[in-house]
Amino acid sequence: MRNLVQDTPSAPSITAMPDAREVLLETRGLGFETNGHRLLFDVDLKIRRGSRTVIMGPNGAGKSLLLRLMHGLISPTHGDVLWRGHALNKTGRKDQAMVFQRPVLLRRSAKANLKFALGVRGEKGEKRNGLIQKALAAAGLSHLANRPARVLSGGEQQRLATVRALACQPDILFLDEPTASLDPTSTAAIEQLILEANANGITIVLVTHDAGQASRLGQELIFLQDGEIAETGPAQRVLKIPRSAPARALRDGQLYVKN
Ligand SMILES: Nc1ncnc2c1ncn2[C@@H]1O[C@H](COP(=O)(O)OP(=O)(O)OP(=O)(O)O)[C@@H](O)[C@H]1O
Repeated sequence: MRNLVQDTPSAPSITAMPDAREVLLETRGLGFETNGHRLLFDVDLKIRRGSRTVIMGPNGAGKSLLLRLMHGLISPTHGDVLWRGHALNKTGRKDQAMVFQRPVLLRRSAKANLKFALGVRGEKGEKRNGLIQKALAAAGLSHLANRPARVLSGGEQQRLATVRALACQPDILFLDEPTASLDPTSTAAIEQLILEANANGITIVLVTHDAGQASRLGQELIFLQDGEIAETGPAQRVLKIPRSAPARALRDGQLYVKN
């Protein structure tokens, strides 16, 4: 691990919550290389059950890549992703869900998108119908249940994608800039869904460029720069009093130039 600023410098890895709760996900020496280029280096972190972790950093820092590696969408070229202490596999991935910046929705109605996702989880009949109604209501989309998902507005689509992910009752929800193109009202609605999900025990890992959102949602913050963790710590501290030069540069709206 290089140039890492931590609140607890002696710790071998960051801990999303400083208590004894179960470590849901751990990365050890995680890295990714392609065509001779190393894009992610030596990422060691622990995400504890019930925590909310925010990942920040400039464009191209490797935030989405890290999220996709943690979710098993791509395989690391270096190191490991452990889920509940074991190598992440297909079974472990069923307990995880991810919401992307551009929602990936089926060419079906809003309701049918939920029906399909719940069907994959093995939900059927009345129970499934109940869960669909609940999810539509949570997203404020009950009146648009039969509208094709792909003609919904950006904010409506993102709310649908979020409740669809949550309807599957994942243990962890990864969100990659879920409100990047949304207005303040839609952003607030998504943040509310995230906080409610977390209050119900779902662990949150979120990538954002929005310091306000990081402050509202984050407990722990990971700051990435050039594929490396530059700094980790409690979100409020890292946002207000960053210790690493890259995080300071971002706070001050300056371009970070490596010496
Ligand atoms: N599967 C891949 N194969 C090759 N290169 C990749 C892959 N995934 C990411 N990259 C490259 O890795 C770098 C980091 O990409 P990533 O999308 O993780 O950045 P980011 O921090 O999320 O940036 P942004 O804030 O712009 O979304 C980029 O240069 C990108 O082109």
